[in-house]
Amino acid sequence: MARNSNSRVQHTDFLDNGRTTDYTGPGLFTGQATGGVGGYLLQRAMPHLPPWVAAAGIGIAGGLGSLQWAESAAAGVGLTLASVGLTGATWWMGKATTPQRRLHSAITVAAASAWTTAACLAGPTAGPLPDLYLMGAPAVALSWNIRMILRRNDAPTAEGGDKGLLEKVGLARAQIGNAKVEPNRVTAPLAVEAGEQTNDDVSKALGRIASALDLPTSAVRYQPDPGSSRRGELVIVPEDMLAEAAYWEGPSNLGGSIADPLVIGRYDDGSPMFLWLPGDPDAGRNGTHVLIAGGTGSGKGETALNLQTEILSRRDVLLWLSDPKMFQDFRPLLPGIDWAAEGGTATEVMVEAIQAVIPARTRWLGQHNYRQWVPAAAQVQSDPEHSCRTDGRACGCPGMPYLVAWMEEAASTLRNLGDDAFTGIAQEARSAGVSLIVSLQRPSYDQMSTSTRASLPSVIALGCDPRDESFSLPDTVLDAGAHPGAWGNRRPGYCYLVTPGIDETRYASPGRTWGFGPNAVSLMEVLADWAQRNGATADPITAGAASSVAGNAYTGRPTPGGNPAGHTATDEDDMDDTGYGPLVDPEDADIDPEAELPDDEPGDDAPIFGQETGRKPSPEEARRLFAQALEEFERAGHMVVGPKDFMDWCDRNNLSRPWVSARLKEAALEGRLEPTKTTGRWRIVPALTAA
Ligand SMILES: Nc1ncnc2c1ncn2[C@@H]1O[C@H](COP(=O)(O)OP(=O)(O)OP(=O)(O)O)[C@@H](O)[C@H]1O
Repeated sequence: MARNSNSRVQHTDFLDNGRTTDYTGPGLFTGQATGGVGGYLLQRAMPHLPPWVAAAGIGIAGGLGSLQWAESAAAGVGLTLASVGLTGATWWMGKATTPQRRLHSAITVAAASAWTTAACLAGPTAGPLPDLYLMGAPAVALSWNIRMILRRNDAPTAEGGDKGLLEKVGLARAQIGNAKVEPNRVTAPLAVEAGEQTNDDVSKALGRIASALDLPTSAVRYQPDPGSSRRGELVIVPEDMLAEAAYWEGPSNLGGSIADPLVIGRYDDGSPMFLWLPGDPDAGRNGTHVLIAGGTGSGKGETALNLQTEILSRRDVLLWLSDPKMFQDFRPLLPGIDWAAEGGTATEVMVEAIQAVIPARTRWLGQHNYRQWVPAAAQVQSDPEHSCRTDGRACGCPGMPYLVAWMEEAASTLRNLGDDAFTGIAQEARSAGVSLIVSLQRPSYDQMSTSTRASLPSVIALGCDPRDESFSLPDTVLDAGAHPGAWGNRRPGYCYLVTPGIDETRYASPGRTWGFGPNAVSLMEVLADWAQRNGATADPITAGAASSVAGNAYTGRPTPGGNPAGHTATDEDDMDDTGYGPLVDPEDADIDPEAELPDDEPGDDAPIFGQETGRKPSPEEARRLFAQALEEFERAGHMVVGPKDFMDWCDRNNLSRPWVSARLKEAALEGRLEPTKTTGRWRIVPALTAA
């Protein structure tokens, strides 16, 4: 809109929630120098002159017409037809406008054309024509002036305003009901024309509505009525209340249960963003798994901190975390985490352990008469209703905390695991009191298959590439106006939350997680310390099942003052202890682990480096060394192995990769190893720890 400071008036927009905004009318004199009182008055009068000019024009037309057609019968017919035609056309063309404007226009045209016809035929001064002109023309011109003044000074009626807006966005025939106006939110029932348009048409028009109102796309949403294909509610939130970051000030419910809602931020109306992980049989809500999806820089790391700090602040939950990024974001929280696995192999072990604990936990819950995990399951079992004894007395078994298994940057883990395996784990986990949380660096179908995506019912959808929106959010939520692609990484922490327990009308409402500024580190350390001292410890069933698979790799949460990291690491120190090196040395990153070693015939190898004996071990000796190697791996908690883990060992002992592959298969037949879901990877069956 061109700005003309001289013709600025103020008006109140119904959708502006009472805010007064500047309106700049179309200035006929834009750029023209008009000084003094005369200039000012002329300027104010100009918009009202056109009806008067038209009235004068009609008088002149009547006079000139009489010179040409006075007393002509043919002209009489022609002029009458033209007059009726013009009036009819005015009425017809006024269909789209308000009824008053239509009537006013038609009366004006009818009166003007009738007088002109009469003046042309009889002369403008004949009979009552001059009086009619002198009284009628100013009256009609004035009526238009009054109309214009009223339009400018009055706030547009809701109906008029809505109609104009709806017309602009292609929903001219839609009916809009009484709008409910709350602070920073207008909610209006809307119904599109029966048989002509559907709720889809409204969804498609949301961008245009936002544009017509000069608002961001995410400010306009539509919630279709589930019982109708043409009715719903239009929600407009004019001001972005999330623009100013708000920072984490500590957990929302320290010492509460994991069954209480976790608060991960706030919605754009200031209300808290709740997320429930366990199901609630009373509320008819299932437990859930969560996908945290967002592009680089969208605020995934801090969203994870929001969720992890909430989890760690609850008394009856264990957190297992796997992170390939050396716990870059989560280090202050490590002391409170029950099992933290860093890197590929440690994650493989954790995934194997999760698969083992799920059936064990489900069995325990069943034996104690729980259909799903509830907070009472985490207490000592003193209720005879939940006893595993057959004599009807309370069993006193230790309680089983809820378990959250978190896979950070999980794309490759999920790929290795395969769709069927992941879908199976996800399905069974819910009845075992286990929630999986998966975060993805790039939320897209090339990172995660459709069926794996479908196994994660909840999503925290942060800003992403517009092409990836349909990966993050269900179509219904996108249709309702959610648009994470509009944020990209320009709005860190902005997110949509789709999860059971939240009113579906909220799904398309943006929220923002709390920011974790530098001050948050010390607060997180205090929280981790609290969790270490007061948080749940693993129950014998979960710990037993995990150790039976992971051996030493699962130690449970470190005790206060004990190993501060308490995690399965593949860092240099651990490598030195084991003597087997890391999963992949940085300088070996390019080596294809599947490639053949130089030679595989015992006795033929020339030592490459560090070869003490310079000779090939005898077959018995080699087998003994191999068994020792497996034991060392187990001792170090390196519970999933494959030929590539033996490369250095092969070098040192003058043995080849195919020889190792053959021994691995042999060990699997002997029961020392178990195949995993990944080809060429074997899980060590713990022999050192009691299963
Ligand atoms: N809710 C929030 N409020 C304010 N600032 C935030 C919020 N979330 C994240 N940020 C800021 O945005 C930036 C990016 O956040 P973060 O590192 O969490 O993104 P990311 O998605 O994990 O990025 P990457 O994938 O590159 O690690 C950081 O500077 C962070 O402090």
